[in-house]
Amino acid sequence: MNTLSEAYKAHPLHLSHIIPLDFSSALSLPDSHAWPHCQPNDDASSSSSSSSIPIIDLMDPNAMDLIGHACEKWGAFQLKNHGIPFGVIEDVEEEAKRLFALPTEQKLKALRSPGGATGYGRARISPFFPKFMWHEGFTIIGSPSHDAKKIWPNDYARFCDLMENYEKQMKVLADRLTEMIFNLMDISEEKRKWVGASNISEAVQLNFYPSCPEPNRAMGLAPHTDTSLFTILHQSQITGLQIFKEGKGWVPVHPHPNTLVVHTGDLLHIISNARFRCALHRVTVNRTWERYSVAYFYSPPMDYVVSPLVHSVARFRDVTVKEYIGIKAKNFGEALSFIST
Ligand SMILES: C=C1C[C@]23C[C@H]1CC[C@H]2[C@@]12CCC[C@@](C)(C(=O)O1)[C@H]2[C@@H]3C(=O)O
Ligand SMILES: O=C(O)CCC(=O)C(=O)O
Ligand SMILES: [Fe+2]
Repeated sequence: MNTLSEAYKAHPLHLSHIIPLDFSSALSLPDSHAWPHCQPNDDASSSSSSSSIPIIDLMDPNAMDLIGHACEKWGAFQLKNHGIPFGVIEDVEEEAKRLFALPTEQKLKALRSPGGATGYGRARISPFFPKFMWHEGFTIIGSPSHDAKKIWPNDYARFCDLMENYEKQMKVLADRLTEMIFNLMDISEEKRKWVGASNISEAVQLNFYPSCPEPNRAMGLAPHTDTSLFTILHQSQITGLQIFKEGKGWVPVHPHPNTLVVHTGDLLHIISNARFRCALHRVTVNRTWERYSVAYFYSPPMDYVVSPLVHSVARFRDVTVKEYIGIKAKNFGEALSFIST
């Protein structure tokens, strides 16, 4: 039993919010996928050359302070010299391509169940939006073998080995980032005992954004914040990810080779008593290129009590990770205001 999956059981989705469109046969944009007034490609990007999300070198002696500053200002940064071998990331991207290139009926064999959390399907946040996204996902929590076996009965081992290795390597990096961030906040030994433990909550999400006949009316992934402490993201070399910055609008996060994107999630926003922002982000699509990304979501154990650890006046009440996941699953964008004091 995996408790992160358990937390989602109480919030089943209707099948229409799980089964993706068959994009391979979509020659035009169906009304169900046409977003009014969204013009996602007409953003702050083109106009402003001034500032974009910082690129931080993990080997830089000042990395800790730079990360703190980026989390305060943007809720995100790009990370180079992160220690994850290039081949490990490349292999996972190849596996994602191999998976999403399969015929629809093959992928549907691993369709997420209504009360389930893992497998193939639309983004979990679909029910909160009036239109569907130009996106397919594959969620891994715990061992991927149960779902991978349904797709490749005789040939699932390579996929599983690569995904499990990726997750293991991401965890090492995430533990290291957590130590740095907790040092910045002067968090006590008592409150950080879980860092490095094996019972943390983690998930891997493979994302696929097919090329789109009408990219200006479509949405790859709708605006959201992540339900994690933080998220480490690999994006293929195609622009599409954007972060919302007050006063600036949607700022593109352009891909750089060998560089990972880190997003502050809701849980770090709470623990830092809103010192670190959790950035609203979204993904646009384009007419020519398919885009892939691999997100690693990292959170404390499910029974860990999340509460502002640096404060004079706490801005949020205490919740366990599990409770917060439930609140978010039910209330999405209102979740943080539900626990505001
Ligand atoms: C561990 C997680 C984190 C999840 C839910 C669950 C598994 C899949 C993740 C995503 C991945 C795609 C965006 C998102 C918003 C979604 O729809 O599914 C994410 C969500 C969250 O950050 O809340
Ligand atoms: O595809 C991307 O660049 C972002 C994906 C994302 O935001 C997510 O999986 O939560
Ligand atoms: Fe996200």
